[in-house]
Amino acid sequence: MAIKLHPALDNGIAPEASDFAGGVLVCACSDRPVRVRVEGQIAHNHVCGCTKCWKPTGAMMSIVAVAPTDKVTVLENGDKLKVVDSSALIQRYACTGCGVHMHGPVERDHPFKGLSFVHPERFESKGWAKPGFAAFVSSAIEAGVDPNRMEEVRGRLREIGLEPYDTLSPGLMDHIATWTVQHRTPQTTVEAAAAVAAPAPRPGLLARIFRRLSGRQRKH
Ligand SMILES: N[C@@H](CCC(=O)N[C@@H](CS)C(=O)NCC(=O)O)C(=O)O
Ligand SMILES: [Zn+2]
Ligand SMILES: [Zn+2]
Repeated sequence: MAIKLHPALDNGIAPEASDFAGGVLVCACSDRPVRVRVEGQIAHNHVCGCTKCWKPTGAMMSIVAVAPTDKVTVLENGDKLKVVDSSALIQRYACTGCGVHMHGPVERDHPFKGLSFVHPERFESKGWAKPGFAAFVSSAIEAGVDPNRMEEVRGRLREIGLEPYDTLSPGLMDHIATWTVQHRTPQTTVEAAAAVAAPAPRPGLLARIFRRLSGRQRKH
């Protein structure tokens, strides 16, 4: 029997609807559920194996995507939300009643600033964009998966069309690295240029020149 990853992956991934214009995310509380509106289709939907992303009970992987933060609005029962870890890049607002992470804005200076992470499986309606890859797959070990099962896990992810990576996808990692280069302080750039223009002398080179010079002096 195929390894179980997540209920929304194991029996076929629901198709995307071209007219999906967003929807309302609902937590798992039967009493006063938290409701969060997301305007427009989600982007960069993917599977995540990390320990920080919310997963339904028993799931090995999380499904997580982004939406512009200004398109995400808490509609009801926002008083139940609390940030899980305020030191993290993603400020994950979880429902204190059921534990579901409802939205996770990135507010720090970062290539993802202005985006909020959401779990599309919590949408009331179907039609959200399918996940496109699997991120932080090796981190599933930290969440308790037997390291000996990782090849099986990666094999199953590939089988359902989700290329496994141990960070984000190459496209997103390139995006982060490009942002990092563009946001280096001028001093760092100057220092880097100076280091390229004048490479450090080979170890021992100065000592050899000094010995040669002092040898010449002794001859005269
Ligand atoms: N190995 C770590 C990886 C955690 C991690 O870096 N998660 C990624 C993917 S969600 C991230 O971007 N985290 C930023 C954050 O948690 O704020 C774990 O599983 O806890
Ligand atoms: Zn709840
Ligand atoms: Zn994650």
